[in-house]
Amino acid sequence: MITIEHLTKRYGAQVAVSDVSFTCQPGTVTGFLGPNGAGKSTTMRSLVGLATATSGTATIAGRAYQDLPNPGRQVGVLLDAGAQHAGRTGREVLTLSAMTLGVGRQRVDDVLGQVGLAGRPAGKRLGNYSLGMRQRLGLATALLGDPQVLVLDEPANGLDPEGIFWMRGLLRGFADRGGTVLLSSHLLHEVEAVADQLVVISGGRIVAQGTKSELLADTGGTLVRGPDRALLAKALETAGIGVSPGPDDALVADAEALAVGQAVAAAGVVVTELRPAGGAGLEDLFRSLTSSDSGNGQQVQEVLA
Ligand SMILES: Nc1ncnc2c1ncn2[C@@H]1O[C@H](COP(=O)(O)OP(=O)(O)OP(=O)(O)O)[C@@H](O)[C@H]1O
Repeated sequence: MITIEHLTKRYGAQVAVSDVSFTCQPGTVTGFLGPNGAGKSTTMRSLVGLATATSGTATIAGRAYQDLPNPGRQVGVLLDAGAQHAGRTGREVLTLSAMTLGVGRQRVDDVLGQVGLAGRPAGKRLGNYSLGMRQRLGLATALLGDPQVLVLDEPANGLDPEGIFWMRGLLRGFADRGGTVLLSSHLLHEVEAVADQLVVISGGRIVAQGTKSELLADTGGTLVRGPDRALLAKALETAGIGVSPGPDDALVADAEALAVGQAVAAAGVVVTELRPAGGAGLEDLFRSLTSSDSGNGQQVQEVLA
């Protein structure tokens, strides 16, 4: 489990992260979202002992990273996939890491296979790796110690669509086996597809957090459409459900889909479409929370709480 409590990090007068608190539970993937400079990397670097918190704490299984015995066996970290020696091969990088961690050579082959770098790619020098291959190697390094926790900063950066799909499966499988994943990404659709929990940060402050279903819950009523719009409206109003005009001759009913379905069924009215009216998804949520005129982050969080 990852626990961030009232974490603040200042660089001189620059406040990178301000009073950030959230937890990541075993068995879940947490998507950590925010615009450039929001404080994602600083939070993750504080969590793995690469930045010293000005105040507050960031712990893994109740301990600071540097206090964990052999932390690489407990936490897999991918912060900057480019930060490797260009003259080494992928296999050499992993073999050196395996020696440092005290894991067997077999594990090197295991993770090379797991990330799709087995065979010839493993023998190539990193200078000849594509960005996507470097990301795969970074993931292999993170997985090497068979950790229970993964902290990944932009792991999908540079992966092609097939690679992104593959990574989604890898992270989902890791969490489903009881692992804890904290994942930052700019790829909102990707995060939406894989994360159970979302934490949105902007200007160093958390502006929203919760399960994906909580944050993306549709509060915009139910869109309903049928061949006889007037009859449909009457059926809903008779059932005490308010209606307003929707797009393209549809109606937006001020009730959940189940209540709308029950009302039209009771009235014997034909419908051709019935679905949540909003469904704007993560992109709209992200924009509304992180745009510079979104106002006070605390207020936004309270609205969503
Ligand atoms: N070593 C540092 N010295 C001074 N300021 C820093 C340092 N590291 C980060 N910052 C500042 O802290 C703020 C948060 O940066 P951070 O890298 O954590 O954001 P981020 O959300 O990871 O951004 P990105 O999506 O661009 O990677 C930024 O304003 C950044 O300029």
